[in-house]
Amino acid sequence: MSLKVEDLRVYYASLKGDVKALDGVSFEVADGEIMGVAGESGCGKTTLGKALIRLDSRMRHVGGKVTLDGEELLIDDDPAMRRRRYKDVSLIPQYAMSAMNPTRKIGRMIADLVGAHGRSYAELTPELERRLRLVGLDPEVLGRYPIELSGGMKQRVVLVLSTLLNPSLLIGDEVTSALDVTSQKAVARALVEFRDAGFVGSMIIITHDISVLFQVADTIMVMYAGHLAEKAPATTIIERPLHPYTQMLIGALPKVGDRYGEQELTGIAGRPPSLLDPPTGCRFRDRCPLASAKCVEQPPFVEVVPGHQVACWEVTA
Ligand SMILES: Nc1ncnc2c1ncn2[C@@H]1O[C@H](COP(=O)(O)OP(=O)(O)OP(=O)(O)O)[C@@H](O)[C@H]1O
Repeated sequence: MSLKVEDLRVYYASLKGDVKALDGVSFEVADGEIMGVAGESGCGKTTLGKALIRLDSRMRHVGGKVTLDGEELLIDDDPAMRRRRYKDVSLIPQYAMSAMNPTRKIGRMIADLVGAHGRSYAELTPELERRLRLVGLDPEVLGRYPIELSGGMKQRVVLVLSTLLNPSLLIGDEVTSALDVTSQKAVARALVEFRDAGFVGSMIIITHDISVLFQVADTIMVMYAGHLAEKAPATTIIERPLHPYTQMLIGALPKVGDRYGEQELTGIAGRPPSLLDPPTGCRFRDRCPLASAKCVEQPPFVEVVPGHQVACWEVTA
């Protein structure tokens, strides 16, 4: 078992009160599993990714436990996390490639990073160059400035540097979002190759773009308003989702093979509830075509068949 998250609650302090961004989230990611996380904007995807590596000053760990490779990740203990970040758990944050220091050559930047984790750049260089070649980059990029590389090249550099110490878990937040389709495919392929090569144990790939997950994910976990709605193998989520929200989310995607104009994309009517004062029970009930009186109680996230979990009374009752 690689990652186990039990009843995780992470809130943001705001002037209006606590924003309950993760409100009792439990799931597991197996060794070697690439899990995609999907859901509408604001459902807590980024908060989940960040909470597993670095709580920012506005985030509060209100409850729950995270275990990586059998050892607890003390997510609210910064010195303890410093020992595990990058080596055991590594994050490619949103906008990572735009955040690269423009005045530092790529090689220098990687040297600073590995040096800060007590490792020798010189010793790691042969492996670094090998991995750059694997993702289709000439090691001469190490002597270039970020501005000299395309977005797709930068994102592949970010992937190589964030996995150089072979972390157990890599979290990628919108790693392909700002790229054109060809670069997206190259990055998606590199993610799978790095897992297959054993450079990374397991991965959590966060995106609002489910089509990316078709290419990389073994499993998909769907979030809704700080809760989990469903987790299952990627093909099951795409072909036979059980949760009404997942069904609507998948139904809102263009179908492969359909020509533009042949189908009407409807989207999902309504908006998710405020996380400042979320309703009790199922948080999707106001938008759900199947909602019944029972939904005022929160449905448990239960396994309906092995490897397929869902939180919906209509499915599990
Ligand atoms: N610093 C903050 N202070 C207060 N609330 C925040 C803060 N950051 C995020 N939130 C709130 O927490 C909730 C979850 O946000 P989060 O960014 O995790 O969602 P997301 O699913 O990643 O969205 P997106 O796809 O837009 O990145 C949202 O309601 C958001 O408004």
